[in-house]
Amino acid sequence: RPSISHIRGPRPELFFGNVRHIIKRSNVEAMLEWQEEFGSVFRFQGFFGSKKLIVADPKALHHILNTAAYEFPKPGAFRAVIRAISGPNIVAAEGDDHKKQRRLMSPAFGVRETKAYLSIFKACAEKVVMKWQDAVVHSDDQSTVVDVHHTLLPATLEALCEATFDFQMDNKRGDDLRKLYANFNNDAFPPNAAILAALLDWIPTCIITPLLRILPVKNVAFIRKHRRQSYEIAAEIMAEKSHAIAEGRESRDLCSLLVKANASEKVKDFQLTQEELYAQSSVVFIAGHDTTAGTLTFGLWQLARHVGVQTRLREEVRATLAAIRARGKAEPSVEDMESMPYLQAVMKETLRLHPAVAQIARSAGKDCVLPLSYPVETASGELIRHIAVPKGTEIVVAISCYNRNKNVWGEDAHVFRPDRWLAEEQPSKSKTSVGVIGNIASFLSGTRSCLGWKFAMLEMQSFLVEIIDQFELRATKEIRPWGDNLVYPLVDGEEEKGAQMPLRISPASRD
Ligand code: HEM
Repeated sequence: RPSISHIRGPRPELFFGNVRHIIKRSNVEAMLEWQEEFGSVFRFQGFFGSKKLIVADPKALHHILNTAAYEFPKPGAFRAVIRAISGPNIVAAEGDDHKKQRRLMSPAFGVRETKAYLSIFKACAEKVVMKWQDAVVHSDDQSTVVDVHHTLLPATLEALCEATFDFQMDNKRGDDLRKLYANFNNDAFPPNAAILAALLDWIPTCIITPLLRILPVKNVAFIRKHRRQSYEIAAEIMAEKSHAIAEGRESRDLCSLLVKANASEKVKDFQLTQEELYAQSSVVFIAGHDTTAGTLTFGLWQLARHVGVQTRLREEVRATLAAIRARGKAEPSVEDMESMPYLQAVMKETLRLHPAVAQIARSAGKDCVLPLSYPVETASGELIRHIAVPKGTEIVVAISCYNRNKNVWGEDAHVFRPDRWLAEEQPSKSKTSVGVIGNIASFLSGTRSCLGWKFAMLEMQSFLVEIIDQFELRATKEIRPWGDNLVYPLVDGEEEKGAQMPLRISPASRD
């Protein structure tokens, strides 16, 4: 069977492979261009000849993420970096360890729990609206430019903390968290961090953890600070929750459920340690707000660039809000959100084009054969439907490439077109299921799919409804999605300023 050495890929430079290209070009953009050239599976070369298989084919992804998920663990270096950021948490765990952590955390992300957060999401979205209304009032001509990413980050952090940790942010703890996450992506993974990541391929995993504890590099120092501070905050919250539970004061937030579940007799064989409990909170602080803020930011950007879509969405939202008021209700329910097909379509199209996590590293735990939905052409011109992958091969689950794979989504895969979701047939032409919603891979798929996807969907819908009802948005500058794993928006020519999304806002007319 043809193996990974037969697979085509971009021409590598001596020593540097393709690494310098992704640093110059932006990893997200480079990967999408290579997919156009080489197909849904191609080869990437790291430093000194190390090779990775980039995978964006539905059947291959289904095999890696669903059929044989635990046979494709995350590479040791990747897990060491996650542990350095947030400790021994669910995202860094493998095998039985992962199963037990997921089992304990899942109940906190059920439908009932998520629905209960709706009023928190609405209140946090209203604060964003008030902030922007204030900015507009103080502008000269009823319109002003705001960095929407800069406002949405603390707002989604607040929503997360209230919903999953049940604490308010108007105190020192809130200030500390806001400061820690003000520019998280850029602080932890600045554009040049790809060099360090490529070097890690060559360092034995057992050395990486001690190395990350001492390495005098700015972003690594921030990673250490994140773990320390997020642990301190998690420890405080967990102590408060344990105290409340002991006094019989029940609460259904993630933290209380986790503390309670972990103390239960039923789980005595797979109880989490104190550190593992802090580590779950630490990783949820990141996973639960940066992702939704980023997706919303890119969604607002697309609406700002597609005025027709924006107007149509506003009409649907306002008609629904009017119907809700006519029923004598003050705010939309989950069912009201679901009753807006265009809102759902805009959300899915945003998630498809702008996955907050562009790619995830895996490695083949044993020799295997990956099936393909769409044949790829080898270096010798042969069309193949299976690839033999030797044990130890590093595989990149290319979420952003799969979400724009023309075989799956059609020739206009790169175009923002929410209408594709309104057709009778599903827009995905692939019969293989990848992902938890609409065959989009943004929340991943299978055993390790995002636990917070329902939470995220409801939160993002709440924010969109409030914002689009009140404001008209227009794009101002050229934006480039940046990042290896977590994607953030950079303004072309202002990359050194870090993540930003300047949009012009003005009150939406009520005529
Ligand atoms: C648009 C928003 C979001 C996106 C695109 C997203 C995407 C993802 C992806 C791709 C993964 C897999 C990561 C990996 O295996 O390395 C993941 C895992 C996870 N996400 Fe999300 N996420 C979002 C929002 C959230 C929210 C709001 C929460 C919590 C409140 C959350 C909690 C988690 C957790 C706990 C995991 C680990 C699951 C596991 O390993 O079993 N996510 N998410």
